Amino acid sequence: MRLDGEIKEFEYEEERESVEEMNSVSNSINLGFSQQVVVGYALTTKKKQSFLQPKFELIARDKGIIFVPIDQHRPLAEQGPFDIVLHKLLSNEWSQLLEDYRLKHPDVMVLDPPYAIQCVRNRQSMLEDVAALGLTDSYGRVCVPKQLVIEKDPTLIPAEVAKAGLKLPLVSKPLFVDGSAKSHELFLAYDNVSLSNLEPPLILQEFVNHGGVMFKVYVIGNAIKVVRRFSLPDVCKRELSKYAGVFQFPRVSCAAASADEADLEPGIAELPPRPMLERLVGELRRRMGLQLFNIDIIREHGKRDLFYVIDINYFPGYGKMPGYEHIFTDFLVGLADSKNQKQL
Ligand SMILES: O=P(O)(O)O[C@@H]1[C@@H](OP(=O)(O)O)[C@H](OP(=O)(O)O)[C@H](O)[C@H](OP(=O)(O)O)[C@H]1OP(=O)(O)O
Ligand SMILES: Nc1ncnc2c1ncn2[C@@H]1O[C@H](COP(=O)(O)OP(=O)(O)O)[C@@H](O)[C@H]1O
Ligand SMILES: [Mg+2]
Ligand SMILES: [Mg+2]
Repeated sequence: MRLDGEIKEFEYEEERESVEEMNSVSNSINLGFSQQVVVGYALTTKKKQSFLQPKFELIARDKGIIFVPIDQHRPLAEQGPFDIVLHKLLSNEWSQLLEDYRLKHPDVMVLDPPYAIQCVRNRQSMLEDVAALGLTDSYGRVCVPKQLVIEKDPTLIPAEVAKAGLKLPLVSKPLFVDGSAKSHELFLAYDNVSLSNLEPPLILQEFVNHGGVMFKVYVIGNAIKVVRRFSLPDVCKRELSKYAGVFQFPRVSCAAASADEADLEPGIAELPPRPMLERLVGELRRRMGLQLFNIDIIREHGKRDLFYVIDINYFPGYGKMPGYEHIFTDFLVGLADSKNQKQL
């Protein structure tokens, strides 16, 4: 099967990237650069490895950007000085330190502000802006699955599910996202009674059949890049009546294998319409105050225009986003330029 429009778009982007790469190297040789931008980073070792790849550092350096590690155990004001701070360390102490620093140093761009990130550390609040937005236009409709928060007593879950009218199967997700493996332990529940085996605090979300493919919409400021990933297969009525219990499932969507090259049914694989995504992302950036995030979106199987946002992640795995090195570099250059303009 050929997904003509989309595959061409990907090929075109790849071609353009290699040309840009050569241009950027020759620019640095011929022209040099006019400004130096110091980007402090506070990232876990794993994140540093996946994000600060040598190719990215080189491309950024060609544009005058240097990356400097932040020592989280030393006062931030004694380090740098930084133009921009990138961070993803999830302890509350760090968030507080960084928030204090941000308020005292308004000239430093902290990406993103710790207070704004709080909203995506809770799986209920992360989807509130999407629900409030209620995006419907000629390109499609974007909803969130029906869901319920269980704070404490697991024995009450079956009754609460019945009261809320949630339909099986349900996905159970830990309420809080703290970067731990446990916060990504998800379960699929086939019956009501077994739900009391789950461990609150959690959210229960209606499972939406989506043909086993999901879309990761990566956002870096104004830039949007969509990739396909494999996801959970559909659950049919027969399967639902045959099985009971809660089953943990693996982290299918963050597997390195992308579904972009797979031979998929067009109705399942077609990317969400670009104008709809641009509107969604624009609104979410404004409402959440975030520049660095991705959105997990699924299309209800058989409904071309009906989409669900199921997850939003702060500073996701950009290393897996094709072409992130140039896109992120351009983003940092743009931030530095806007800072310089303000200072003029
Ligand atoms: O490690 P990676 O590259 O798989 O990135 C993870 C993301 O994968 P993705 O880019 O969406 O495929 C991942 O996205 P998902 O939640 O799996 O959709 C998270 O953002 C994860 O961060 P955290 O554990 O929630 O703090 C991200 O983990 P960190 O790299 O931030 O530790
Ligand atoms: N409501 C849902 N309907 C169908 N599949 C879902 C739903 N919620 C999650 N999934 C599947 O589970 C995966 C992980 O869920 P997600 O909410 O993205 O958690 P995580 O933060 O661990 O990635 C998704 O990528 C998707 O494959
Ligand atoms: Mg996810
Ligand atoms: Mg997530």
